[in-house]
Amino acid sequence: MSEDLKKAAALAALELVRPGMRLGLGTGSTAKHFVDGLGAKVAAGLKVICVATSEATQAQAEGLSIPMSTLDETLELDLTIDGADEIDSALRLIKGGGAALLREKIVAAASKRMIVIADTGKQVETLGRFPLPIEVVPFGLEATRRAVAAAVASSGASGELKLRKRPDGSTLLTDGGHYILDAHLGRIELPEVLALALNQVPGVVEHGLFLGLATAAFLAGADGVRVLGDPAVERR
Ligand SMILES: O=C[C@H](O)[C@H](O)[C@H](O)COP(=O)(O)O
Repeated sequence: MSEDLKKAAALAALELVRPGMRLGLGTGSTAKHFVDGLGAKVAAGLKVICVATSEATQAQAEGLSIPMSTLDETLELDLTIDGADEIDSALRLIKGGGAALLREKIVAAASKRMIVIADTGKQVETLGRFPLPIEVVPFGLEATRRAVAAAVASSGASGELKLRKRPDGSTLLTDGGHYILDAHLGRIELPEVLALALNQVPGVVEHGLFLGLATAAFLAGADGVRVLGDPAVERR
């Protein structure tokens, strides 16, 4: 996705921000544009309080002097803006391409609204072309991998589980000190069934299926920004 499209989606979402809001700040190259835009508004006098979904976003926001909080101090957020790796027409997502899925899901769940920003290329008919990130604790990795494979199979899906590596070949560690297994499934016909099965596996900390969390999406394409869902609607 071109940086222009990422920025267009981010700037459309920025229009939703109001003074006094408690905001969740997503992670990734699209969310980065939102944080940049928010930083400019804060510098111009906008008052908000924010919670970051990763150490990278925390550092970016602090660098822009955006007032930051934590979910321990600010238990509920008005609005979270975040990117996604895939989105379907029911606003179901795959996230975690940048390894931030755990904090992203906690922050999204604490938010009244979660709005996705992405380009139209992230929209799919069936989730699963993007490998599904599954965050696991390092202890017992191979036993957990086998249990994850069984959970995947029980949902009717199949595919390779690859331990995510850094470019230097070392095993990637998330902000929480966990590993990521990327499940190359191709198609996830029953995301709810798969999510439930993965949630039952000891050693799985979280997975990248975000179901019932996103309330709307701004999808940028060559012909402008299309809105999926109602950005004004709250999840609860
Ligand atoms: O872990 C990372 C996040 O879920 C990102 O929001 C997602 O990978 C999309 O990132 P990007 O905007 O860079 O495509």
